[in-house]
Amino acid sequence: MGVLQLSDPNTTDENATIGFLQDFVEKAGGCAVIDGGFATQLELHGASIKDPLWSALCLINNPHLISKVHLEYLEAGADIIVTSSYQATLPGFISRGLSQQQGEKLLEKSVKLATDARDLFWESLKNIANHTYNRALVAASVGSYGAYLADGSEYNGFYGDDVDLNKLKDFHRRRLQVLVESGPDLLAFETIPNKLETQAIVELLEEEDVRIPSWICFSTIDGVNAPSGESFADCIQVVNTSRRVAAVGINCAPPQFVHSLVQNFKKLTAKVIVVYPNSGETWDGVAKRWLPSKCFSDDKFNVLATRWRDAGAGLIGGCCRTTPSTIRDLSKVLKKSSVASNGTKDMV
Ligand SMILES: C[S+](C)CC[C@H](N)C(=O)O
Ligand SMILES: N[C@@H](CCS)C(=O)O
Ligand SMILES: [Zn+2]
Repeated sequence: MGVLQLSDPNTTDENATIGFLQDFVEKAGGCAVIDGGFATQLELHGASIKDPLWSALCLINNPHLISKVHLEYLEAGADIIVTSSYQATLPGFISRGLSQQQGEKLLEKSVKLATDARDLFWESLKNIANHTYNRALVAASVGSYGAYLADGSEYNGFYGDDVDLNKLKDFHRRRLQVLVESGPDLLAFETIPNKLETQAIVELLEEEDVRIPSWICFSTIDGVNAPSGESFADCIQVVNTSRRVAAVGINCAPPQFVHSLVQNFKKLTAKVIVVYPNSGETWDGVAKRWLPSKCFSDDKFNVLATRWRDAGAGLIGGCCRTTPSTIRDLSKVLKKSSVASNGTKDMV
């Protein structure tokens, strides 16, 4: 087994910042595996998250469950784990009576729980000969403004007439600073539903001189456009202007939309394509529950995933209601075929 050597993600050279993720994907055999649904896995372990803070409530009440879920996904073969900060925001915590300082500590904690789990898992593999795991990266989750609103608007993109570019930048700024200072390898912007928020993120990464690579993932309801109705061509044009965004794609949309979106995104950008759809169930933002619809078995999910990889996706995982079992199978399928295609087993 060779030693994984990647470009330095904290470099001052923006090309190398993007190169770090590209190297990682390449050394994973052309496609790296992201973890699966985080909040929904916390729920499977008994966490009660029907709350405006959703999974971020566990940062206060059940941090041990967060570590447990990270470890489950690492054992399942995830090359990248995503932190529990999707709906962890300073205004969200403050509205629950916490101070700014306590809120910032919780954001730091979300990164530390993930990096500690990654380091613990990696250490535990030291004496295991010929294992095929890679040392995982930690991506700090930055949920959309709509996620914070907790009204399902990350799936419709309508933030109201009073929300402009500066308001969105102000909303994201301090959380972004705290997360970056906490030492993740990447930033994962998730379920972005419109062009305005994309613009806010791209400007903020520049203004804050963020030196770790980011991915930006959109949600979609019709499988064609962003939830706001704006075209992905328009949204990705904004992403393409950024030297700090290494990957762009889709998360938390149904699996059946993903193949044509990967094909479309490949035409729109040279960045890495990242996809991690949900199980195919639909979120009822008012009742705060998942409605059964076209739910995919792990087998079906994996058949589709090889098509996404073959269409050019470089990062593939699962979102809500996918589980460690989905990721275990995904990892086997994607890594098995990468052995066949490039002759190397892993990048450890
Ligand atoms: C990705 S959705 C299922 C997350 C939860 C939503 N923001 C809510 O709070 O209702
Ligand atoms: N990373 C988040 C995304 C929710 S859409 C989670 O898996 O809970
Ligand atoms: Zn999701």
